[in-house]
Amino acid sequence: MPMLPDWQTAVAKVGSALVAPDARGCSTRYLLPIAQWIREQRAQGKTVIVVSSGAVAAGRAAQGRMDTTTPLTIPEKQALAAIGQSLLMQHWSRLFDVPCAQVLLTYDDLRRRTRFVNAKNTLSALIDTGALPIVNENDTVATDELRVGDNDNLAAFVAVLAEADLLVMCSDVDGLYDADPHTTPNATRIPRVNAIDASVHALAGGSHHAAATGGMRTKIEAAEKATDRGIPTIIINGKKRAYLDALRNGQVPGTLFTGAAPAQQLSSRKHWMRHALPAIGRLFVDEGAAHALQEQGASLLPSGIIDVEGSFAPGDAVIVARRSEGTTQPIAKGIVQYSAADVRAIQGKHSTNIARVLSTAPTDHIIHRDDLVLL
Ligand SMILES: Nc1ncnc2c1ncn2[C@@H]1O[C@H](COP(=O)(O)OP(=O)(O)O)[C@@H](O)[C@H]1O
Ligand SMILES: N[C@@H](CCC(=O)OP(=O)(O)O)C(=O)O
Repeated sequence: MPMLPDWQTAVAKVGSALVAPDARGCSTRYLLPIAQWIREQRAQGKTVIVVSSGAVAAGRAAQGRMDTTTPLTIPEKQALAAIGQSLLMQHWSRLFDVPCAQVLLTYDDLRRRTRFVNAKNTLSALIDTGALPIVNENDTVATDELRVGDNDNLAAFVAVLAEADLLVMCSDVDGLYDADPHTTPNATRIPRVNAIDASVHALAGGSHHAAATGGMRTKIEAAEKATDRGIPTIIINGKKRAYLDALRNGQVPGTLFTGAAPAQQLSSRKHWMRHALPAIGRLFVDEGAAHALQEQGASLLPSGIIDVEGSFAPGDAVIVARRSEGTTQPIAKGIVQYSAADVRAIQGKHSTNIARVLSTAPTDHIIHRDDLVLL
């Protein structure tokens, strides 16, 4: 069994499968032992932030909307989340003697740098008061453009916000398997993952649970976000007390995703650029430009651009994709200095021609290397 890395601040994500195991509203069945573990960690001077799902499940139970086979419309889901969120908070509050503080976030709070920093400061001030932060997505206002969409990814963002050194995802499964154990009974658990690549993403499937959102797929995305910042991530079965006992003994009973080594970790800004900032266009580049970005850490110049997709303004983020012999491959994400129309006018041209074509040339590059993160 892998050893649990030393930690001081952990984000513990608790999925709907544990909060509402029978899709019938909040239950203490699995939360009591988890709360006990959190109390012990706090007593040892550690900080724990909870990211809890279950608002929709709690709202369903309160409204008698138990038929999980009929899909809810988005406004119905938002209304049930509004009803269920207060029940969810009451439920958690009963398990602790310290105040439980409700923190509701949307994607907008994460993608806008100023709001991100504001959320970070609030969380830090909250922790200083000794309260237990219980975070959920603000489902009531979250339309598609505003939502993270699942609490696994939200938990990873919160771990980055809080500068945590551990992300614990408590689910109803023993960890990452080489196939979904609910459909492949002889699947094998993978105790440790040192690098999350396409082959790891390919193992993960969706959820079989009516109240859950992402299944294993979003857990791997979350682990990638957290480990990119050097935050080790574990998936454990929160239904099994023995798993919490193993954690107490410094062991990881599920799957440990090791945090990237310091040299591979993304800076806070580059992490935000890669994982939170939405890309609203694409720049297609030739082999030479792709090589310069990937191997030489160069800025992107107009001469290497062969095509432009989308409508963006200076300051927006775009994906840079290599195009060669009919195939395209995303290689980087970056913040552009010129609008889409201007890039179209100067693509393929030497930087010295920018001023002649556009009558102005604020920079000789389209994306500066400091504003570029490799994918
Ligand atoms: N490769 C895999 N390994 C483990 N579980 C998987 C895998 N692929 C899909 N799953 C499913 O993911 C589920 C856990 O995710 P989910 O139901 O969303 O729970 P939670 O509410 O804890 O987020 C498991 O119960 C399992 O059915
Ligand atoms: N925000 C939603 C939960 C979304 C979610 O990701 O659920 P889960 O897959 O159980 O972690 C709610 O509180 O119902």
